[in-house]
Amino acid sequence: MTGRLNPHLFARDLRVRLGGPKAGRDVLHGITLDTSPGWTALVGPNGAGKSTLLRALAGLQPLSDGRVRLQPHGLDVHSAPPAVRARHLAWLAQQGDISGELTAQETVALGRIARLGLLATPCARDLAVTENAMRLTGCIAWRHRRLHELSGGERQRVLLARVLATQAPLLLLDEPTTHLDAPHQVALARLFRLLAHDSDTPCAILTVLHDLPIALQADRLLVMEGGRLRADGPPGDAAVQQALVEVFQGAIRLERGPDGRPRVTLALDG
Ligand SMILES: Nc1ncnc2c1ncn2[C@@H]1O[C@H](COP(=O)(O)OP(=O)(O)OP(=O)(O)O)[C@@H](O)[C@H]1O
Repeated sequence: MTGRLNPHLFARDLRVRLGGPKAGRDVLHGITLDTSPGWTALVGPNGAGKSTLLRALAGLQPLSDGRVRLQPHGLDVHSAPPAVRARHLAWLAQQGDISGELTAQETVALGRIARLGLLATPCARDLAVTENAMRLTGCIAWRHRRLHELSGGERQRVLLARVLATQAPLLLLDEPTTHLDAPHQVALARLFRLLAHDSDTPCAILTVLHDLPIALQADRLLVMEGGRLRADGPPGDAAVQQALVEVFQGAIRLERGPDGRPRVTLALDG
């Protein structure tokens, strides 16, 4: 597909309160954020609100206040019909949300259906897109196996392929490296760079990540803590690095790698 518009999300003053009217607590405290082309990693400690923010950006988390608009159309993602939303953005859930009875290939094909609608008849091009998504995430070999027969990492790669099969220009991925071994984490970081920069139709990718070595490969880091954005900028930015060390309470150390990018280690001897 050529000439694809590159949509951005413009989120303004997002507030989310969870847990009911009496025992409720504020989880997002007024976040304002624009997505950008390239690969952005959203990081922060457990409970910071990363998944809630990602769901809010995807239009899947009801807001107490604020608004998320998809530009250049100005579409409000919370009121957009799911099929319209699916043409613009795809979301990978932190917990897989697919029946284990489907085969890997059927699961990936669901990504096409999300884009085309239930009544569409898949054509040769849809099959080619499905095949390519499985190739990119390395899951061709088990295409005919059911999800419940796969390991956690294999299943994760199938779910990622389903997201790629949508060909949405904006990918919102919640912990895509979960269950992946080191070679597949590295492969995924390369794939994100490829999709964001070196493809004919680049995607904007926003990933929630706990893997800081992978997150530091992104173009932009969003550091969250306590339902607020603490820092936003490239990984080499001094304010971003200071926020990282602070929100992870000194449990990490950052140093400059030979390529000039920051490198992270756990402060195990501290
Ligand atoms: N249904 C709920 N009711 C009340 N509080 C909730 C509910 N769901 C989540 N929370 C709280 O909202 C906060 C943010 O949760 P969220 O899952 O967005 O954090 P996170 O940064 O993605 O965490 P993690 O890194 O552990 O996945 C947490 O403190 C969590 O306990």
